[in-house]
Amino acid sequence: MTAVVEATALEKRYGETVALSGASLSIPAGEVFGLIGPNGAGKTTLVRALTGTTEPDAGTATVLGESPTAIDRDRLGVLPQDFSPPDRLTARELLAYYAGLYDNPRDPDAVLAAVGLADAGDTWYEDLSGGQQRRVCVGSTLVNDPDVLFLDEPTTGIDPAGRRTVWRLIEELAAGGTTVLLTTHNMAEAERLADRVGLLADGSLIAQGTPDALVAEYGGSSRLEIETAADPDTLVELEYSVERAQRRTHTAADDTVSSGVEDTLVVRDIDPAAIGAVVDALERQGLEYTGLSWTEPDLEDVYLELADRMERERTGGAGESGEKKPDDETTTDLTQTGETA
Ligand SMILES: Nc1ncnc2c1ncn2[C@@H]1O[C@H](COP(=O)(O)OP(=O)(O)OP(=O)(O)O)[C@@H](O)[C@H]1O
Repeated sequence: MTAVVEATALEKRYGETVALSGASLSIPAGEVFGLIGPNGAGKTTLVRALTGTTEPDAGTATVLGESPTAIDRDRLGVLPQDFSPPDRLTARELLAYYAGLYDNPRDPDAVLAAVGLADAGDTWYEDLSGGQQRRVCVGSTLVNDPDVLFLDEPTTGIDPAGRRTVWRLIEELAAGGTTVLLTTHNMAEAERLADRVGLLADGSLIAQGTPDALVAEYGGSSRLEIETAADPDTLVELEYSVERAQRRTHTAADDTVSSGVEDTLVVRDIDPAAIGAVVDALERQGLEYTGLSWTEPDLEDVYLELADRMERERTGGAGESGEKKPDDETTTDLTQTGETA
């Protein structure tokens, strides 16, 4: 199938900083491709190279078979990470302003409804909440009914309900044939929306595949987390290996990792049917615990595993395999991991 978005061996430096180092990807028509990776990995630079707002030093980028600077803008929708629209416009005026830039735009009110802001048309943009503003910005990329959509962190700052509105919108667009490249730090978002995911690290894509394939290859085993300060050796009677790990806690409302770590023991590769035996063992030993949670590996485990491998390659030593992911699928933010990876 012909690629709609294609990057081949893209290189980009800013002075001494290498932003892209041989980034390659190929996105066929109608696919949603999720680009994930640590802060500074080069995601925005790759999006900018693909949308013609930065010139790569080497390599080639094409969209719909054309150079990004030559493509008919009517066919593209681009949401930059730091989009700041003109001041002193209402939400409806703002969408009408962008609609006015195209020959056959969509009705601004229909776009407002699509992003879940049908009632906010008369509100000044500056009076909208941050998440509502971001939804208007997402809407502004849709006024020309684009064939290809680039969304750089589309749901950052949007509350869980609004995020789901945007997710459903992206799903509908994809079902209608729109090709989408989105960047995100939210692994649940990537897992839900993306047909394929690419992990960008140090300017190149180190893994690409369907979420299922990536989880099967890099996700590891299922895991029972026991919130307890107890020593792993006290559970030696179990036939499983038990290790200490640290579990990040975080604030659900704003997607950020927030409040340090809790002591956690992890039992790997355990069938849910065997959890009762673990509970019995804890109680026999008189060990206090505040919670138990069983999880199957997911995209977040893939991210953490690959980030850990990168760290080990870089340092030639131990990575951060003790890091454990947060347990709320709606609030996965890997910024901290990214900065240390
Ligand atoms: N205009 C610029 N001038 C100088 N350095 C830049 C510029 N744009 C990006 N960089 C650097 O290039 C690297 C990649 O940045 P980029 O914004 O592409 O990463 P990212 O993966 O999008 O990060 P984040 O997840 O934080 O948004 C970083 O080290 C960044 O500091």
